[in-house]
Amino acid sequence: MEHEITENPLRGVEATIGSGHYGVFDQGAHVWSWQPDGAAPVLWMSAKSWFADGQPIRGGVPICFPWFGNGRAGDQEPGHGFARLHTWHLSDIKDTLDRDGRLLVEYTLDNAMTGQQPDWPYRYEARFVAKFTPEYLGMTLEVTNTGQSHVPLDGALHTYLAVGDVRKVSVSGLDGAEYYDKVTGQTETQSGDVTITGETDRVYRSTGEVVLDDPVLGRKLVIAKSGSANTVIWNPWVDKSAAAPDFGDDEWQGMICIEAANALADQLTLRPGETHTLKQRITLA
Ligand SMILES: O=P(O)(O)OC[C@H]1O[C@@H](O)[C@H](O)[C@@H](O)[C@@H]1O
Repeated sequence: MEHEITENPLRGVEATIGSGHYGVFDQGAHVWSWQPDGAAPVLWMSAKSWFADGQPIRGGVPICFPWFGNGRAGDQEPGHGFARLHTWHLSDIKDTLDRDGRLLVEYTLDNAMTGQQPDWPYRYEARFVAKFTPEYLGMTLEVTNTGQSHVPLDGALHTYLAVGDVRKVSVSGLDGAEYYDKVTGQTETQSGDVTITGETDRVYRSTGEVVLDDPVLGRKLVIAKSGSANTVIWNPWVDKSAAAPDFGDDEWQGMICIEAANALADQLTLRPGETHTLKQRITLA
């Protein structure tokens, strides 16, 4: 049992472990598969995703960096930052699949690789580590300001999770949290568990873990994080998915995004030499 470098549909690292599977693409350092042996896929991927240079991948875990959405002021392009559209450098692989079913894949990105970025003209080094294990998927994004000026930083690990039926799931851990509702433009306070009954696009102020309860697949996922002021919950529902060319019309029923983010008013500022570390860990309970 050993990892492989695969090219189809994009270059990346893959491993098969019994009936399970791990996968990450070099483009965007994009984790797209975590399926422990004996379990159903945990990450959701759209059957309609583009797999092409410069196009975002729909599903898995897009890394939104160095901004979330269109940034704090809403005017930065491309949406969710440029890092997901670039090929990252595959800098390390630690393969202990035979011993303990673990695979660690490290990628790096910096300003020399991403070139002139008018909306973010800073010097940086980013390092992303995906740790695939039979028990959990761990993801760490470290960003260092290698220049002399202060650097504004937001972004997200934009995790798409596979669910049996999004209308039946609940997300606990956000009771009492304030959120900005991107659908209505209002700020609200969560009461009880989050359930999905229509288009949902919310930026919660929350640093804690959440639990996704999926009665249809009969499983719970614990989603823990650190270095993140916001949890984003997103489901496009009927009209948004029908309007998106890289989203199957009915695919919204089988997914929910639970993202570890720093966004909007919770944008960070990195001093020269400072590093910020954003982590998310998904555990099958
Ligand atoms: O289609 P994209 O750019 O991948 O973004 C998907 C969604 O990502 C979510 O994180 C945002 O809150 C939504 O507003 C957005 O629609």
